[in-house]
Amino acid sequence: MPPLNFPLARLADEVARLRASTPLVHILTNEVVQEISANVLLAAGAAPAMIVAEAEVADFAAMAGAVLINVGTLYPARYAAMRAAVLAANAAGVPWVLDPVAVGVLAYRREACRELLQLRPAAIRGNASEILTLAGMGSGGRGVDSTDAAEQALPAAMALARQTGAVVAVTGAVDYITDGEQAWATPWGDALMTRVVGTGCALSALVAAFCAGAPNRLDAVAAACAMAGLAGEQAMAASQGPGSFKAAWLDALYQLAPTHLTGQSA
Ligand SMILES: Nc1ncnc2c1ncn2[C@@H]1O[C@H](COP(=O)(O)OP(=O)(O)OP(=O)(O)O)[C@@H](O)[C@H]1O
Ligand SMILES: Cc1ncsc1CCO
Ligand SMILES: [Mg+2]
Repeated sequence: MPPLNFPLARLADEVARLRASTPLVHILTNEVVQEISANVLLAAGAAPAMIVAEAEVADFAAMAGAVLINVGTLYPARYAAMRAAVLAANAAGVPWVLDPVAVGVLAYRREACRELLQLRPAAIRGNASEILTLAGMGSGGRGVDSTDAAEQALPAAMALARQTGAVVAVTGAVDYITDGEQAWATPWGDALMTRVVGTGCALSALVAAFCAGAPNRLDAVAAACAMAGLAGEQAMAASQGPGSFKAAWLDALYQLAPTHLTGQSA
């Protein structure tokens, strides 16, 4: 049986939880998407902070609600800081999320991601080529983009979840979210999202935000994917192209209300 769509009533509960807790999210991400990642979290109802110095990351990771590690523009000093942040997060019981940008394309980040996987991420969010690579079932992608469809990567996502204990989200036209046993689908979104840099990276930041204090991590990660996709559809209707889409996406994330969701059908 194909995965069921994530119920909007559960999304409403998760959005209400996020807005009530406004989690502090420690973001170590690539240089390209810093601004959109911070704005997506602020619009959705979380509190982002980009603390990157190796001397500071351990202290900050321990006081955050969740940590995001995104290897999009990885280099040795950044990687050292990421490892320190992850070790501190684990010691403090803070969940951390991996975004394995372009892991199928370059050996340096592939080795880094292999090491990071040993440090037990709470969640992994990637496009299909990235998830296939991490699961050892392919090595593809073109730069930061996927050359595979998310449907094809669902078995890989399930295997990766079982191997690592992480909840895995593989995104594309439909997103799939799995803990290795169960899976949700979030079919919302628009292809225009692939023409704005950082929609996936910002979604990973949102995954981290929902993972903070989550009573159910599978639902938390699915809620992030559903929220990004639903807001993306609403933004598409209100925009003329990538530039106005970005502003409309932030507006739609901000306006997405639990009460609207429960009135909608899945
Ligand atoms: N064809 C599509 N139709 C609808 N939504 C899409 C489509 N492709 C991607 N999306 C949505 O776009 C967002 C980003 O997913 P994508 O898989 O493109 O991430 P990514 O490749 O890691 O992006 P980036 O690295 O540029 O940040 C998700 O919300 C996803 O659901
Ligand atoms: C374009 C780009 N290059 C490295 S990271 C990144 C952001 C999208 O993943
Ligand atoms: Mg990506």
